[in-house]
Amino acid sequence: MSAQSTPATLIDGKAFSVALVERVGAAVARLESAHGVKPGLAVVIVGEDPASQIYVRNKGETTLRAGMRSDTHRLADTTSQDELLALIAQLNADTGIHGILVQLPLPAHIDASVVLDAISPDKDVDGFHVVNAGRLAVGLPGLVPCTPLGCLMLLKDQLGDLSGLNAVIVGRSNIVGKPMAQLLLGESCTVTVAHSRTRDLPDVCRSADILVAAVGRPEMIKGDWIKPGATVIDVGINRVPSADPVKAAEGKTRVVGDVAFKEAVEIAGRITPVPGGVGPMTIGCLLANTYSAACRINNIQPEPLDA
Ligand SMILES: NC(=O)C1=CN([C@@H]2O[C@H](COP(=O)(O)OP(=O)(O)OC[C@H]3O[C@@H](n4cnc5c(N)ncnc54)[C@H](OP(=O)(O)O)[C@@H]3O)[C@@H](O)[C@H]2O)C=CC1
Ligand SMILES: Nc1nc(=O)c2c([nH]1)NC[C@@H]1CN(c3ccc(C(=O)N[C@@H](CCC(=O)O)C(=O)O)cc3)C=[N+]21
Repeated sequence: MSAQSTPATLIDGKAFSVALVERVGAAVARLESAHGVKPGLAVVIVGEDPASQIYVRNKGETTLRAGMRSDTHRLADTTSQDELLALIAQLNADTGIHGILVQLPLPAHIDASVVLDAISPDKDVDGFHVVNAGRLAVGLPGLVPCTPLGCLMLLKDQLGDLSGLNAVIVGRSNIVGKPMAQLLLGESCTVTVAHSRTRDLPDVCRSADILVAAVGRPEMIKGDWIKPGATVIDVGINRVPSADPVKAAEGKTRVVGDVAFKEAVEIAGRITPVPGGVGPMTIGCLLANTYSAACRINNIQPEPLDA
């Protein structure tokens, strides 16, 4: 397969997210002045996973930047499931809190599905509750998972109408792959969901006009798996040793995606970088979801947040 003459256009998720957070901030200011409602987001983190701590701190800072209330609940990794459920019950009842996010993964002694389904569906800004998953599946309005929602925003901004395009999603998790498939089906794409049992994955990927990689395997998707000119969305966030052997020996790491970026950028038409692509969009969409949850809970029509 021959490379394109020009490298792919980089899709700047970071810049898109900054603008989205500004629009959310402006809508939040108007919600507060017109209706006296200040959206509040509660983030719950159990245990000390360093990567999770970084995301949680970023979320808190960005939430404040958008003019919202931000509460972070840090619980020890010995916290029991009942103690966590008691905190969720308290947050469900708190009228100043409109969004609840329980950071994943949870320690092994806690059943994540029980915890996620204990969150009020109206405050489920992650969109992980079965009620919101069901609403998405049947095309009813509800809260949509942030990462796939952010990917869809980037795709529509880049490509406009997506109808009739072949979309291949690698990964079938409940938090990324499956809701991404539902959203793209909703845009009238022809959707294929690939996973670890898929046969001839490179060939399946080569059929994609839109390729979404959500696998969790560093740089697994190679340049020659990509149809020339395709749009590639790399969801992967993988921490690997630094490229510099001296720094690597000191334990320094870097973040790479699920796509072999250097090869892919020569073949794809457009591609999201890692970092600076999908990751920042997840946080932007979390704030957008918290704003819309605050409106919905108070029976107020939300302002559109589109670009
Ligand atoms: N940017 C962001 O905001 C976010 C990024 N992420 C990142 O996205 C990635 C995926 O996350 P998540 O969906 O939670 O991951 P999961 O581990 O839950 O799911 C991974 C999926 O990839 C599939 N898979 C694994 N290995 C292969 C393989 N060799 N070939 C084909 N398919 C394979 C699995 O298949 P099977 O089902 O058959 O096991 C599974 O469906 C991770 O890197 C994660 O860090 C996640 C959330 C947010
Ligand atoms: N309940 C729950 N909801 C989540 O949405 C959730 C979760 N649990 N657990 C972990 C994953 C991962 N995730 C990311 C969010 C932002 C970036 C992000 O901002 N990334 C930046 C910085 C990356 C870096 O340098 O570390 C970037 O890609 O540019 C990444 C990953 C949300 N997740």
